[in-house]
Amino acid sequence: MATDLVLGIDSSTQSTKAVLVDAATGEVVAHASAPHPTGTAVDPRAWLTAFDSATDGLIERASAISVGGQQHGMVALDSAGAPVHDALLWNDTRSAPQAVDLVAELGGPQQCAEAIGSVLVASFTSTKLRWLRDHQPDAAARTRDVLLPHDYVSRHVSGGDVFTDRGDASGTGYFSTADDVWRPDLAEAAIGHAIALPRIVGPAEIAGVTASGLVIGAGTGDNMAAALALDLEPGDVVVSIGTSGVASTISTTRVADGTGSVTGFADATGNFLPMGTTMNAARILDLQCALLGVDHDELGRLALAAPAGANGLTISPYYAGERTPNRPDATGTWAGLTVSTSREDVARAAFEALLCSLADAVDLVTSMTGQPARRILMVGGAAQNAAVHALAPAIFGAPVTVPAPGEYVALGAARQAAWALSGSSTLPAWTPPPSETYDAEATPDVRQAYAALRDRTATWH
Ligand SMILES: Nc1ncnc2c1ncn2[C@@H]1O[C@H](COP(=O)(O)OP(=O)(O)O)[C@@H](O)[C@H]1O
Ligand SMILES: O=C(CO)[C@@H](O)[C@H](O)COP(=O)(O)O
Repeated sequence: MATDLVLGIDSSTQSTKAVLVDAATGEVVAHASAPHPTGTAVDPRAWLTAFDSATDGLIERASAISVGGQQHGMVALDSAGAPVHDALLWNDTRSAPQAVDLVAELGGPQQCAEAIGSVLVASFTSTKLRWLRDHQPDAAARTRDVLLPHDYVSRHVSGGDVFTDRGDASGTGYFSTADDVWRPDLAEAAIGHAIALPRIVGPAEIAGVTASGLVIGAGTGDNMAAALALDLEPGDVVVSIGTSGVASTISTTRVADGTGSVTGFADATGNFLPMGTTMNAARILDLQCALLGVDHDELGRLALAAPAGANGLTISPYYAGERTPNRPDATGTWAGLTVSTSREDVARAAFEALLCSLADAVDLVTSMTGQPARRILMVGGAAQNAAVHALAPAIFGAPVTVPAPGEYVALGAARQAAWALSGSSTLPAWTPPPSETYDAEATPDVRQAYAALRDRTATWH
């Protein structure tokens, strides 16, 4: 008898990815993707067009679907369900002053972390709502529902029902990770009037069934979905290199880091997902490719032809502002250029900057949980680069395991859909993806040079 197929979606910063998966085994039988507009403020209806394009020919074959999506983005809708403003994404820093105001109103960073699990920075939805109130009061006044990107796509699938899950809700700034409930008072304080919030659906619950019989799972944030796909064990750290750079780990206890370095999100099961997130990751390499006029493979070849330390060239890669550390107005800095600096050095310095910033994030997360990394798994678009494989273990000072190329956010969403479809209390047992582990001699000098530039530039912004 043919088994059910389930569809997993990753509505990420740069594109929508769809994977059609055998619900019993986790085997991917088909996949597709469609690009998103660039920019940090985007008409969210473009994500629905991308969804329709990526799922065309796949959704008809699925028995269930779940949507994973970029975290935090503000989708503010009027009473007719139309956006009142472009969605402000997680990497839009215009609401940095509002983040400072909201943290102060909550009584300071530690009180903020106690209330919502994290210290607010410009990425969080509530800061964007406050920005809307302050800068677009008419649009704010017309706002009735506020959704996250994944909720907005799920609403499209369901035909109008609005629901979310605890994982993505924990990135809004108005969800209590201690009590697992919305804090509507905080949402109201942010935008200035009461708003409707999506129903929170349990991890394995069926959120809805479409007229054609398609079962819809809760969906979740992209990082929570990736964690579902990777069968993490305590002490495993996932490093994701997409538009954002993320180090995350599963914790059975709640995290409330008053320093703001680690965000204490909920995960998509019943646990927690402490995370260190950078705003500059794969695009550090994209920029270097554009500057050197090469593709990613050639950039990797050039980088591996230069020595560790790139002959003294060091980059502080905060091109789009930064969040870890919290420097929303930062720009990038190159230091150590000489008349002998080569194309190889320029390529090498980009990989080293990317990996040093991620190594900082890994250290922050492991020091917060008190659990050294048992394994470091690496996923995301840039995790497939040969130079990342060669240089990550040297810069992290630990082996790095790279699962076979795949869309792990979409796969995690598919696993959630299969879970909802199964009616079981446990996630379906899927065969873990094959993976390759890379090791190298540590290069602590590279991290020291990076840290020196990072700390030196901290006072410039
Ligand atoms: N082989 C590669 N080497 C380096 N970067 C890559 C490679 N393949 C893709 N990328 C980059 O990865 C990014 C896309 O990764 P992805 O995880 O899909 O991002 P997101 O989830 O944020 O949309 C793009 O910036 C792309 O240029
Ligand atoms: O803001 C965060 C996490 O807090 C980002 O990780 C977003 O969730 C976007 O993810 P990518 O599109 O870079 O995968």
